[in-house]
Amino acid sequence: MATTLSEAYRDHPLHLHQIIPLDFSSIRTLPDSHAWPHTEEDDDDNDHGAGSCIPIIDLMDPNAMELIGLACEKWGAFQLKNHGIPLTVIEEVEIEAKRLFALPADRKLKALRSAVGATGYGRARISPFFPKHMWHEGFTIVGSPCDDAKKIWPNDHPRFCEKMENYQKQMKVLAEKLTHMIFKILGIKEEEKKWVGSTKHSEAIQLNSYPCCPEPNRAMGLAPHTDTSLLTILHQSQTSGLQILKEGAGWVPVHPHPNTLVVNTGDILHILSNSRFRCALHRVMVNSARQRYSVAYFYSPPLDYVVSPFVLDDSFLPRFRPLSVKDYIGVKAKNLRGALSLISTI
Ligand SMILES: C=C1C[C@]23C[C@H]1CC[C@H]2[C@@]12CCC[C@@](C)(C(=O)O1)[C@H]2[C@@H]3C(=O)O
Ligand SMILES: O=C(O)CCC(=O)C(=O)O
Ligand SMILES: [Fe+2]
Repeated sequence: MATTLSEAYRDHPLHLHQIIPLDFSSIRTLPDSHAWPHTEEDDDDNDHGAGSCIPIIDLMDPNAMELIGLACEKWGAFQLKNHGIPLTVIEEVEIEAKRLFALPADRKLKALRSAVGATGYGRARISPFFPKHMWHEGFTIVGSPCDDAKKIWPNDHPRFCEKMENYQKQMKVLAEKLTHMIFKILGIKEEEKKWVGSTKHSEAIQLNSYPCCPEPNRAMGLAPHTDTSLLTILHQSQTSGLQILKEGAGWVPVHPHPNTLVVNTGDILHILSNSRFRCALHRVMVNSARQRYSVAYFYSPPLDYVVSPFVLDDSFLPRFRPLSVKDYIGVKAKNLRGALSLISTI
């Protein structure tokens, strides 16, 4: 069997209490376990003016490549329209995600992620790094979603599997297209990108649900993090909540636009680009009126690929030491926010 991300996470087990989400359907007040302290940066009002919005890029624009390069340098993220993914494919995945999260807690717990597992239902993997719990539940897919779906719907799983597999296939094509463009911007040589477009990449899908919250201002949907991926393609339902931290501007909202996907660069691209491209720190806030859903597709090189800044000329000074994707996942599993500085050479 091919090595998948599941193998990389096997060596970093979690405790069950770090995996089981709250049964949000029975909660009317915010428990202390889910009440987060207020920080000063939360007071900044950043929901103003076009100057502090992440760029929207049309993939059909003749200048798309250049615009993507600028967005990755400045923000580590952009919104993408005319991305070529049929609307129905995205809508169907959102319907399936809603169908899954609407189930009673005991049904969802049938597919609970195991202590050593990467796939299934549970809290965000980054949970143990934070003192409070998030107002969130997730479902992670690595490889086929069918084994976990069967546990939840013994007879009725094929629909879920089919929609997720189709989405994964379509996202892979888009991720490859974006990776080719990005590597071109970075001036990467052909032999260094042989894995792109093969079956040797790593990928995962994360379905996220943020239930309505009785006290949204004291809760946290998804705590601040960067993605471990090369790049992440995100579909968000028509409910705001996602924010990106921008130096000097604080937390900037990424409001949903119809037919638009959010693309953000992850740690691996940050390393490969020798810090030229940012990896955007992002988080999700919740609200009391509407449940929020999102679907993230994570695209990365194969687990044994050695991540090392691309050498561009003789005077090049790499800012990170080389290590495999698998080893980087290991470093990050132990030190969430410190992983990049731990492999820094400066
Ligand atoms: C392939 C991946 C990428 C993972 C881990 C594994 C499966 C689930 C992904 C997420 C999804 C939610 C945020 C995050 C930070 C988390 O807690 O789980 C992500 C993490 C990462 O980007 O590191
Ligand atoms: O729900 C969102 O908008 C973001 C989800 C996210 O950051 C993730 O799954 O890594
Ligand atoms: Fe993320």
